[in-house]
Amino acid sequence: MRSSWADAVENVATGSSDNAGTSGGSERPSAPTKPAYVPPHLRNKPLSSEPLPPTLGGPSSGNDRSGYSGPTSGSRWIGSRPDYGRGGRGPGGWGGRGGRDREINPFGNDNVDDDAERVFTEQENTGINFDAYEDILVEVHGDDVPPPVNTFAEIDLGDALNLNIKRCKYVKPTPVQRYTIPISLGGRDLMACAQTGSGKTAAFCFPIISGIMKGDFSQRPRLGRTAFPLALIISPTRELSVQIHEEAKKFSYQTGVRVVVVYGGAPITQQDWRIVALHCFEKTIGLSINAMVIGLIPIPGMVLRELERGVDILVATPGRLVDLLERAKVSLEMIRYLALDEADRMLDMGFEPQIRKIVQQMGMPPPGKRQTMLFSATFPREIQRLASDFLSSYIFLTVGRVGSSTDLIVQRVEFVPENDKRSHLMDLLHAQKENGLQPKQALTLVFVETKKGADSLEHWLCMNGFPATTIHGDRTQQERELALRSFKSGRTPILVATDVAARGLDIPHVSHVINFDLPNDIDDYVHRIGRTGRAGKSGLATAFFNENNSSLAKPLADLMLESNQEVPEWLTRFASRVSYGGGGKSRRGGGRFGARDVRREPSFNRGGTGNDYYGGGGYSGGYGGNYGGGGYGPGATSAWD
Ligand SMILES: Nc1ncnc2c1ncn2[C@@H]1O[C@H](COP(=O)(O)OP(=O)(O)OP(=O)(O)O)[C@@H](O)[C@H]1O
Repeated sequence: MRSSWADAVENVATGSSDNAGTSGGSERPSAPTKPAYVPPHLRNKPLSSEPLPPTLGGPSSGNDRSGYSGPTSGSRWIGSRPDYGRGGRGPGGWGGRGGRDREINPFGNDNVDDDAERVFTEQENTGINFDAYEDILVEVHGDDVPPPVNTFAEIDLGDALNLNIKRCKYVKPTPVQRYTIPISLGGRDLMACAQTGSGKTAAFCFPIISGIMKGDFSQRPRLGRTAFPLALIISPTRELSVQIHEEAKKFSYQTGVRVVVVYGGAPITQQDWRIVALHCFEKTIGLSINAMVIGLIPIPGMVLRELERGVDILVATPGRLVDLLERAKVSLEMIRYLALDEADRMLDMGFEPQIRKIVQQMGMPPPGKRQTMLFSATFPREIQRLASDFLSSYIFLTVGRVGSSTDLIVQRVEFVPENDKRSHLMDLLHAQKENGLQPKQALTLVFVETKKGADSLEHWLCMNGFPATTIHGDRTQQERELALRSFKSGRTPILVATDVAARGLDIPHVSHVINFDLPNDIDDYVHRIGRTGRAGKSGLATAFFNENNSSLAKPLADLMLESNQEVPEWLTRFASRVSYGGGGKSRRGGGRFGARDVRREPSFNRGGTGNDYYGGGGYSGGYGGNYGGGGYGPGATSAWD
């Protein structure tokens, strides 16, 4: 068992599809050399002797144009819109109240234009295997659906945004982007369901940024210290909000569109510290990740000041947003775009009241007056019903899994009694170590059920020679972000996490996701394993299953079958013994894994507007041929819907 797993990890990390690897890893390796013990409270802390980075300050750091030597230095302060940089107030109020901001180049490369050109001429991309997209199944429902595009050039997103897309090395749109961007640019509401790691963030950011760049929002009020954003992006966790903010900042670089993030976990005045990571120009001069230095720069009151200076796109977690709305720091009156990332999570029992309050009771323009986009990899039907309250004449889109027969995520389920989990984990990690993979190339994410369990497992791993860190709800935001950075950098190549890290996080080089404790809900499983195998790359997911997970047996076996995975016989037996959904918390209500548009179900009633939606305006089947109405045909995997 161990040897085949180890081979799989190696294959995953090397990108090899040859599974007939060696069996050399079957022997338990010699004991690891233990590093010096570091008490938990000191782990992940930056060394006090480590230098703080020199010039990566926040907005108040002043004008250092002279330090910028790239070819676009002349326009560094100047957005693509004529009013930007001329003392006039752009949509977000750049240069409005608080003096001029310095826009940091998020691409970390001064020769951005050269680089962008090179990307276009060399057809380089970030590693997505676009051939795998050719036969992907796409289903679209709704009236007058705008046709999909094949290239970014076919869409008029605006020059500045197009340049940033090149800088990101995105050569062509992913399937979800091909469909959703024209739909959103056409002003339509959207509920989109696409596999994990398929580029949904850009799919909702591009139309928002482009719309703000091109729109005339000169009527935006200026009221004391209240911010009037034009777009609101809500996500369930702080880490995900931070990640979306980072992405949106990249996409909106030099467009004049201002993006601000607010999230909970500490008083707003303490959200204002920044982790600044010095990558020591890793790529340029080939230094290993050990050269990374992490420093903290506290910048008191920065977020509130940023809000006061004006914001076009506000990225927020729900709790913090409600707080700011109640304190009149933010008004939603001018919202033109609303995006809910991980929309099913945002509308499940935990968040629904807050989301309803934000969307329906705090002055936001109603559906039809704003454009609403809901995105997730999973969309249980009862959540779709709730969501339809927020939408107007929407288009429903599902984009199937990349590659219907090649499996990007190899899923394994192993029967491991509760008491054996730690030793089994140790075996897996030793086998992985045996393969000699560089830590940064083989990050391992271990999901556990409880916060205490996470701390205790992290401690135990560290004691046994496996540098690990942890993310869960009891850690401070600062600790969580440091842990994430430390994991991403490979300094601690094992991250033990609760479900807080299950959704949305885009961490390169996660080659293995281990469900040490399986979740109760199959959707959560889908999101968890989706932390690997992202953007067309392959990955491995191992689950420890025992009697405590009986209720998951059936949905798990079904999911694996639909994803063309090998289902162990014992799991099939378990599945047949346990009635589907019995005792489990499946929100799918016994349905198939594919998210179907609930409006197609006879029971769906939206006050008379529902049935006319299907007058033949939509596409069905996309590239993979038609499959009408009955869910997914054989071989058409839908694990990611
Ligand atoms: N057109 C593109 N070409 C190349 N890479 C892309 C493209 N669009 C997105 N990516 C990259 O794909 C990766 C995954 O994107 P993203 O995080 O948006 O996925 P997601 O669909 O939101 O996943 P999840 O469901 O887990 O939240 C990112 O690293 C992103 O930079």
